[in-house]
Formats: sequence, structure tokens, C-alpha cells
Amino acid sequence: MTRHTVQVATLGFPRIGPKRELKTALEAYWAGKTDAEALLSAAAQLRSLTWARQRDLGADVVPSNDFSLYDHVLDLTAMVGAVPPAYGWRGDRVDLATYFAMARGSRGDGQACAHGHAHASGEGTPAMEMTKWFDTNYHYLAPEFTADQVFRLGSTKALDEYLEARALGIETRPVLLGPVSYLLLGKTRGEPFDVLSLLPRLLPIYAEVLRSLARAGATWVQMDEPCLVTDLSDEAKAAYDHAYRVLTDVTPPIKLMLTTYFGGLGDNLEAVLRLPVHGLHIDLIRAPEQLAQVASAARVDQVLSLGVIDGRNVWKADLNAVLDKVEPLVAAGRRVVIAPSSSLLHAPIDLERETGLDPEIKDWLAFAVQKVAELATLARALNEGRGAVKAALDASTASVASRRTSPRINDPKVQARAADADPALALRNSCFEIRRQVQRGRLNLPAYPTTTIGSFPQTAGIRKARADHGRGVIDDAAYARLLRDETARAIKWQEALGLDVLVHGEFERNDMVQYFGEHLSGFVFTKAAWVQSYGSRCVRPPILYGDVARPRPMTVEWWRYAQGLTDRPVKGMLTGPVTILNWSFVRDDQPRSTTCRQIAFAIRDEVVDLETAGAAVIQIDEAALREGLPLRRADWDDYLEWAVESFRITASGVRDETQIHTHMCYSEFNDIIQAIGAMDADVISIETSRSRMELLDAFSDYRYPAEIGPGVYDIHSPRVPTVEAMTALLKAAARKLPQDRLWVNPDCGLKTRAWPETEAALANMVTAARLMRAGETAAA
Ligand SMILES: CN1c2c(nc(N)[nH]c2=O)NC[C@@H]1CNc1ccc(C(=O)N[C@@H](CCC(=O)N[C@@H](CCC(=O)N[C@@H](CCC(=O)O)C(=O)O)C(=O)O)C(=O)O)cc1
Ligand SMILES: N[C@@H](CCS)C(=O)O
Ligand SMILES: [Zn+2]
Repeated sequence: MTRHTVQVATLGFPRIGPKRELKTALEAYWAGKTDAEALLSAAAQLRSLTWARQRDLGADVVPSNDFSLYDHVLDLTAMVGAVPPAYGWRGDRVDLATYFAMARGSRGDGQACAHGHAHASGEGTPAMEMTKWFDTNYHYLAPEFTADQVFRLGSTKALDEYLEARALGIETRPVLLGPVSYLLLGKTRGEPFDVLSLLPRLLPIYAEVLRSLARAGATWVQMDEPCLVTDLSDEAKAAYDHAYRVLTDVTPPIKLMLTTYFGGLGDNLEAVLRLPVHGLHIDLIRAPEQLAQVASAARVDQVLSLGVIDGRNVWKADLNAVLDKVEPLVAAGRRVVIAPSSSLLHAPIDLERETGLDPEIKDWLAFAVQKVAELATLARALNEGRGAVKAALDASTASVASRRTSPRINDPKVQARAADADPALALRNSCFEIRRQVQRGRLNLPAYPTTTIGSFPQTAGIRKARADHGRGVIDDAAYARLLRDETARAIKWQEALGLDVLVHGEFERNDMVQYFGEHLSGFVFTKAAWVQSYGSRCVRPPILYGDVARPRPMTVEWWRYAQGLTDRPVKGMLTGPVTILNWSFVRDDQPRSTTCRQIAFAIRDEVVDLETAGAAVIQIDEAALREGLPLRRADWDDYLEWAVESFRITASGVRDETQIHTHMCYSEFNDIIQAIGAMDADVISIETSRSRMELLDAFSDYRYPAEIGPGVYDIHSPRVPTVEAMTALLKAAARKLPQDRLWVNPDCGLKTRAWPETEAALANMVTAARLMRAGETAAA
């Protein structure tokens, strides 16, 4: 029997750069400090280093076109020329100005916008809608299609980058988001229609790109079809069939590696196995059970790409355990490629940059670079025998054993508390209506009360002071003084503006999750482990390695200071357990539900301490609750049950008179509205402005019992919303929901905004609320 050599492939590498070079280059370009040439040359430099690095680490199959200046879905939109008409694209190659206008919106000051038009209205063109990439914390720009959508080649980026790598002596496998996933990820504009009806018009563009790559010398293309791990209709399965019959038939021919990740193929397997593709990548981290079935059912001539290293987490793999699974396939003569489970986009880049980590914990970790090295070790073991890499395999076994048995991961007190089965811990004392009466008496707020979501601009000055504090350039007292000054200014300014429920501004926080990771035990945090969230924005997810507890209050002093400056209520501001879980790298040695419950108890202690300090209103953000929803409906109930229970454990330690708010952004609520109701918060603030309040239909149909703050403006844009725009949205909300339950607030926190636009926008928002109140009086 022929034994084929096992190759190492990567499916995509982080693009932001080890020192966030892309962020720096983009932000300098957007600020007008550098020109397009500087941006493009920084991008090319990054690509070249990334390709060389993967090759040097031992990757045989290196991807190209995984790089993006902003987002790979937007790149596809450019490739197929699906630029929405509002951006004034004339059907040639999509230029940088149009590309960034789609990503970030164009100017709304009556000046020429990014693509040269003057907008007399002063409104500019908003960015395309940003939404979550499956269950990750990465955001993509959702394509927008009309029923008469025309596609035309708008970008040769895939070919250009393939040729660029080739010129550097690196043969690559270009990556494209596949046509069916691309359509399924899109939204329709105008009369609703089936996006898949556009497939016949879309495929010729893909075919043209594949032909150009084949002519240039590419032998394989990686076709990402992550929607294959979701529930698919028969029509979608038929679309896959049609698409891949067409695309495997182009001339000159090119081989397709159909790439699936973030879950198992499940009931789509049969349909996938019928596709005439040359290779199939499966995720064996999320769905290890699919290996046997896929291996026995796939055609023998098909290359199996096995996602054996976790692309979504930071733990070292158990290399011997991986070999136990893969060796029999190789011995049986299967053509095997080994790879990370998904693109490494979701992992930090290089562990070696973490000089401050505890050595014991550092030994448990692998970032993108280390993961490619792990794959190289595995490939050698598969090709030459385990003996060839004995030292590396022994080290892997020792690291895995050290993490499993370390006393540092265990805190018996935490485990006992989280195991407490008393359901009363997840119940408020009284039902919402009773709480509402008590809270109204205590807070005495006007109709349409105004508030904000928590954060105010994180200016360069604050970030620099934090960095200086971290480096020891300024001492604790100087740093605290600066934060107190910022907080005091924010309180005075909110009072002057006339906001009803104030916030302290979150100036002390680097990030709404990382901050808590830094204060809870069971977490470590990193210096440079940045992961792209959207565009140039990154996060450093904390690493949750052990049982979680709260050694001391984390936010109470900031709240106390802020409340001491005003008679108006200041919200206590916390991140909820589900969001901390979903936006951290978490342990994989126990169910996520167990970890979440531990976090819930830790945050509950903080809620209780805030109440004891006098907070009348406490907000517990659950921005990531929706995004953590499993990709398969069959798994939803289980997740929602423990996620909602965790939130309730956090929120239920307080008296009736304490008003609990929660906040969610980027959410499609329709499917989970019952669960959102079951969270039993007194007030929920949600993102709604971009959908023009359509998202409220779910709340209105369900007769959501509590109070709601539908965001009246999109904080992702620097555009200052007009009073009229916001009153129009509030009126739309008031048509859907009882007026006496409506709050007035932006869509999300204001940390990414600058002060001038924040002040102008909130002044308009307060005016809009006042007009609504006056209208209500007039009507009465
Ligand atoms: C609400 N959102 C969040 C998500 N996930 C999170 N974990 N947090 C979120 O808030 N997911 C969904 C959305 C995504 N939205 C955003 C919005 C904004 C950002 C963002 O602004 N990120 C910042 C980095 C934030 C941070 O950690 N800042 C640190 C470090 C600052 C820094 O870069 N320091 C420099 C030195 C600076 C100097 O010397 O002047 C350095 O370390 O090199 C801090 O404030 O201390 C970003 O810039 O990308 C992310 C997601
Ligand atoms: N309180 C946080 C929530 C963001 S989702 C903020 O205002 O930034
Ligand atoms: Zn938010």
C-alpha cells in the first residue's frame, strides 16, 4: 500500500502583525498622516513576513489572500463587485476609498467623501453592517444584495497576492470564502428574496478568479465554506451541489480544498461527500467524532485535511493523542494533510513575546506560531515515526500533564460554591412588576429616561497614561489622579447635559473583559497577545486557566468616587459571566457551563458589594450572550439554559429596589427572545439603530415584560445623529412598545469615539428625549 507523505497546511494566519503593524499603518492612513503607498507597502511587508514565517516553521501549504486590509468578507464583496449603490462605485476595480467607505462609512460634513462625492445632506454614507463571524469575536461586514444584483469582477486581490508570494519564492494556496457561504452570510435589501437565487449570477465571477489563478500556476484553492457546519435547508444543499459542480469544471482546472470549520458536518455530511471537490478539511477540535465517518466515507482520491490543532484557543495540544488518531489513516494509505481546526485569525500570534507570563502557565500555551510548529512536529512523527521527534513529543506530554494536574487550577472553595444547587440563588426576591414599583419610587426618573452604555472616549492620553503606568513611568498615585480627573469631568459634563442615569465612564478599564480578567483569580493576562476584533481594533482576551474567584472588589471604589460627585444615580458597571466566558480563552478541561457558573458567582459578589456601597442601578453587560449561541439549533436550549442561569446567579443577590440593567449589542434577538426575557433584568439596552428599530419586533411580539433602551444611534460611526433622526427612531420604538417602558441611550459604549462627536451626539440625544416627553404631555 502506498504511504503518502503527510503535509502541514495552515488555513489562514493573523493579519494584524506581531506588533499590530497593520493597525498602526491603517490608523495613520485614515488620519491622513500617511499615503496609500505607505499603507500598501506596510501590508506587503507583513504578508511577506507571514508567508516566510509559516514556511520556515514547517508549513508545506501556506495560504495567500488570507490577508485583508479590513475584512475578508468585504474583500469578497470587492472581488465580486457587490458594492452597494450608495458608495458610488462605477464598476471598475474597487479602489481603496470605496473599500474603506464600505468598511467605515464616508464623511458626513458636506465635504468630499471618501470617494469624491459631496453629500449636501451632511449625513455621509454609513458603513456596511458589521456582524459577528459565526461564534467568534471577529466581526465581518455583511454583504448586501438586491434581487436584481449584478456581479462583476471588482478586485484581483487573490491573484495579485498569489503572484506576490510567488515572486518571493513562496508557492501558496489562495483562500476564498466560498460562494454559498458568502451568499448565506449576506442580507437582502428591498423586497425579501432568497439570496441563493443569486448563485448562477455569482459563479461566473468565481470561475473567472479560479481560471486566473490556474493560469498563473496555482494548483489548489482553499474554498472556505463554514456554513457547512450549520443547519442547512435542502435548497442550500442543492446550491452547494450546483456551485461545486460548476467550479470543479473550470478550465484550466484547479483543485479545490473545501474547508469547513467551527463545528461538524453532521447531517450535511452526505451532501458534502457528493461534491466533486479534491479535498475536504474538517474541524476535529469542535467535532472530533466526525473523523471516523468522514474517513470511511470520503473518496480515496480525496485529500483529507484534518484540523487537529485548536485554532480558537491557546492551549498546547496533546501531540501523542493526535498521533493516535491520525496514524491509522496514514498507515491505511489515506492522503492526509494536517492543519489547525480553523484559520489562526482567532489566535494571538507569538507566545515568545509574552515575557511576563508565569513560566508554569506559559508552558501550557501555544499561539499561532507555536501551533504551526506543533503541526510540523506531528508531520515529522507521521512521516518518520515518533522516534524522530521524541523530545518534542515528551515535552508536549509533560506540558499537558502539568496543566491537568497543577494544584493552581483547583480551588475547592470555588468548586463547592459553584456546585451549590440551590435554585433560589438564581431568583430575585420579587417578580418584575413589584420590583418596578419599588424602583420607580426610589429613582423617580422622568419618562424616556436617558443614559449611556458605560464607556466614554478612551483618548490617546488615557491609553498613554495606562501604558506609562504599566511601564513604571508614572506611579499609582499619578495614574489614579488622572483617572479620577477624567471621571469627575465626565460626571460634571453628564449633569450639565441633563442625562438622568450617569456612568463613571470606564476610564480605568483597558477593555470590558480584560479588566475583569486582571482582577479575578484563575486568569492570566497577556502583554501582546492581540487578536483582531474588527478592522484595526483588537482585543487581548484574558486566559482563564483555573477556578475563578474574586479576591477583592474590582469596581466599587470607582463607582463610589463617581457617585460622590453627583446626586443623580450612577450605574455600577460590570461585565457579565457569559461575556467574560465568550471573550476569554477558557480552559478546555471542564464544560464551559461549569466555568461560566464560577464566573457568575464571582461577579455576583461584586454586584452585592456595589449594592452595599449604595448603587441603586447596576448594569451587567452581556454583549456576547447571543454570539455564544451554538451554531446548531439542536444545541441552543442547553446553552441558553446555563447562560441565562449564570446571568441570573450574578444578578439575583440584590434587593428589589436595586435596578439591574443588562446590555447587548450585535444581536439578532428574534430567535432567543424568550431566553432574554428569562434573564429577568429590569432594563435592557440593545443595539437597534442600524436596523431602524426592526429588532424591536421580537420584543414587541413577545410582549417583553421589562423596560428597554433601544439604541437610538450607532456608536460605530463618527457621524453626529440629528435630533430628528433620533426622535424618528424613538417614535418608531414607541409604536412597538409601551412608552412608559422606554429608555433613551446609544447602541453601545462610546470608547471608540472622540469627545467632540460624543458631546454633540449626546446633547442631541437628550434633546430628543425631552421632545418625546413633551409630545407625551401634549398627547395626554
Ligand atoms: C464591545 N466590543 C468588545 C468586544 N470584545 C472585547 N473584549 N471588548 C469589547 O469592548 N467585542 C465586540 C466589541 C468589539 N469592539 C471593540 C471596540 C474597541 C476595541 C478597541 O478599541 N481596542 C483597542 C485596544 C483596547 C485595549 O486593550 N487598550 C489597552 C492598550 C492600549 C494600547 O494599545 N497601548 C499601546 C501603548 C499606547 C501608548 O503608549 O500610547 C500598547 O500597548 O502598545 C489600554 O487601553 O490600556 C485597540 O486599540 O484596538 C476593541 C473591540
Ligand atoms: N459597558 C460597555 C459595554 C460595551 S458592549 C461599554 O460601554 O463599552
Ligand atoms: Zn455594546
